[in-house]
Amino acid sequence: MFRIGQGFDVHQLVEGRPCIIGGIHIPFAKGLLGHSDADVLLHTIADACLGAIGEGDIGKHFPDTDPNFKDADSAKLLQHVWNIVKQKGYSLGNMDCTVIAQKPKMAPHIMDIRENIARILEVEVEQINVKATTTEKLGFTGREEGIAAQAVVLLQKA
Ligand SMILES: Nc1ccn([C@@H]2O[C@H](COP(=O)(O)O)[C@@H](O)[C@H]2O)c(=O)n1
Ligand SMILES: C[C@@]1(CO)OP(=O)(O)OP(=O)(O)OC[C@H]1O
Repeated sequence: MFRIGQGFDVHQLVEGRPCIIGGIHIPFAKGLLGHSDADVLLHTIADACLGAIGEGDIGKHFPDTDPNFKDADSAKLLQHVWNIVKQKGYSLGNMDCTVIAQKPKMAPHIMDIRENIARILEVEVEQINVKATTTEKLGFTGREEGIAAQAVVLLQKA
């Protein structure tokens, strides 16, 4: 049995915050703002996984009103989500993600990000694809006001 899920998330880019995408600290003058570490890519993947198993979204599991999740490490949030996926008997087929950012340049970090996601989910790096695109300077991403990310995951039950 197969289940598909998709995720989409946006975080604002501000000065004075670290830029953490896919669990990797990316050197950049601005960083992502959020209640947690604001890792837009790991949030998107968590949402896609929750969507695939019909378990709502990360706001339901980790409310941004809960002080326990203030400055939370999103890798830990994704690990928690992945445990729910595994408890339901699913494993990963593959996932495909897109980071939508005018800057920073993601290409030098893509392999580190793929390896980190594979480590969190305990899967092979070949099951994880991460892409990046600008929006050609258009819109909030183009103005470097924020970064968006999308993910599609395919889960399978043996
Ligand atoms: N933040 C980004 C955005 C894009 N890339 C890479 O550049 C290629 C071209 O981007 P376009 O938006 O002009 O299509 C894209 O395919 C990525 O490989 C990037 O590394 N970081
Ligand atoms: C992760 C949580 C919880 O700390 O906070 P944020 O970092 O603000 O992220 P968001 O994608 O807005 O929603 C999920 C939140 O509940």
